[in-house]
Amino acid sequence: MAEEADVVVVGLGPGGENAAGLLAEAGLSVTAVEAGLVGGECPYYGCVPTKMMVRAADALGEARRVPHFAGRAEVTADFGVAAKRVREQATDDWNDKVAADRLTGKGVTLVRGYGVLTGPREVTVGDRVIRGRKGVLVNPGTAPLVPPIDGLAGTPFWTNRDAVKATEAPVSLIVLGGGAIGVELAQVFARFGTKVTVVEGSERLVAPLEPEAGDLLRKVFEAEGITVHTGARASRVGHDGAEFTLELGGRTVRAERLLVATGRKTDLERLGVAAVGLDPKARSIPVDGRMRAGDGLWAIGDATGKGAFTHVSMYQSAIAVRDILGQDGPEADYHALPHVTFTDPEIGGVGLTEARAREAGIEVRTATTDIGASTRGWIHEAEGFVKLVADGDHLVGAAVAGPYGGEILGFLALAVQARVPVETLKHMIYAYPTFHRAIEATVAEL
Ligand SMILES: Cc1cc2nc3c(=O)[nH]c(=O)nc-3n(C[C@H](O)[C@H](O)[C@H](O)COP(=O)(O)OP(=O)(O)OC[C@H]3O[C@@H](n4cnc5c(N)ncnc54)[C@H](O)[C@@H]3O)c2cc1C
Ligand SMILES: NC(=O)c1ccc[n+]([C@@H]2O[C@H](COP(=O)([O-])OP(=O)(O)OC[C@H]3O[C@@H](n4cnc5c(N)ncnc54)[C@H](O)[C@@H]3O)[C@@H](O)[C@H]2O)c1
Repeated sequence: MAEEADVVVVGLGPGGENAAGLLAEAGLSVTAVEAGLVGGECPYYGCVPTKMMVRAADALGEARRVPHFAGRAEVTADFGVAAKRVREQATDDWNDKVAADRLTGKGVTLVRGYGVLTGPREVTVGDRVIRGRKGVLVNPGTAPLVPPIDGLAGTPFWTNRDAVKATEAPVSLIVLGGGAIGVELAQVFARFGTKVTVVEGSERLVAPLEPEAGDLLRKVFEAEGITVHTGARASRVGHDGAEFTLELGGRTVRAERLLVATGRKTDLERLGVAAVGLDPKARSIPVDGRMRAGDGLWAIGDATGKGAFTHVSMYQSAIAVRDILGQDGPEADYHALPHVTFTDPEIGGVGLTEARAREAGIEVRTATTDIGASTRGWIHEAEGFVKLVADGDHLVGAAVAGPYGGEILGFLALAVQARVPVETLKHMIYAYPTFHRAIEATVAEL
């Protein structure tokens, strides 16, 4: 006999967990299915533990600036301190009891196991069949994508899930992939004393961002002793029980550990999307502005391909919940999607990059200024930039790199979101001497 609920939520990433709770609090009966940990990648293997590691690495970076600015400081890095915080404070030793109890406390029925779509409004978990009277909301997220490099499979390489469980910093580390995960963790381990080599296939680190960001990160990384190979493809990986070797054209790179950070994948075939008429070979689940993926089917999070960020998962979650509850509200709009890469300097971006805007046929004007040329930037001897991308009288994109770059981005995200006229940005008052005053100079440049 099939069980019934108003809504079945499959996958409890940040958005799924949020939606299940909100729907139950609104009075619906909700069954939530989770194969791993309630909360998904972000709290246990993603954003939260990695940002805790970044916090620790930033403290080391700042302490090492003392001789230049303020005298003498002796710094002895101990990765165990950061690892203990990750284990005890961030992840509860990778135990989701608190999150699960919070969810069931809201009235959600939690089913542990892997949910498969077996028909319209129907999910099967092992031998349990659960039907959603209103429908099914899927939030299956992503898993690390491991490239088919000769010799890699079967070696004890790390993904992000292993890196956040590390109890000590390795002596040496190859980071394969210079995207968001790769650059954040490369700098973390390097600041704890690991000899890090980043191998990135594209011509720049963080390639989808403004090219100025990748160039800056390379310069900063090399100054910190990180070796960066871009435009580099590994042809073979080996492991002799103690050390990894990575063949790069004619060169061999060696290290104690190898972190694979080459992107993410969604397994739609295993999720059973064919049973609801969707393409199991697709890379993402197509959704409309209300997160509908079919009749009685909603999809949210990384799997929708709109941006693999927790804030996207949460934003979409709120929209799906409104739609399921029959409430009005604006449809999803990603024109001012912000993102921050938590390196030092922090790199934030919102909306379109110059290249993306030009690809879209927009005749943009751009301006870039050096954050070090602002008074506060000069005081801090900061490296970074502000770049603005304008279409006519308003901004369609912006990027900022520098100390607290992600916080400065908030200002620019609002400007892009609300299509604030450039004239308004030009004639407002910017507090002196802040980093965000560099925006005023960049607006003037425009
Ligand atoms: C190292 C790292 C650092 C990151 N840092 C940031 C950051 O700083 N800021 C940011 O915004 N984003 C960051 N992200 C991205 C962020 O983690 C994801 O965008 C976020 O977790 C949202 O994902 P999601 O909601 O799609 O689901 P996920 O978090 O991927 O969770 C999906 C859940 O569904 C479960 N599941 C999947 N299929 C099924 C099924 N069929 N049945 C039952 N359960 C299932 C999985 O077990 C998992 O728990 C980071 C990611 C990584 C890997
Ligand atoms: N601060 C944040 O918001 C944050 C931090 C980490 C992750 N994330 C999210 O998680 C997603 C996944 O992160 P990611 O770093 O794994 O993916 P990514 O797509 O950001 O970067 C992967 C990189 O690996 C490179 N690559 C792929 N195959 C390669 C190969 N064989 N050899 C060399 N390089 C190769 C790609 O060119 C790319 O630059 C991100 O896109 C982002 O949405 C966000």
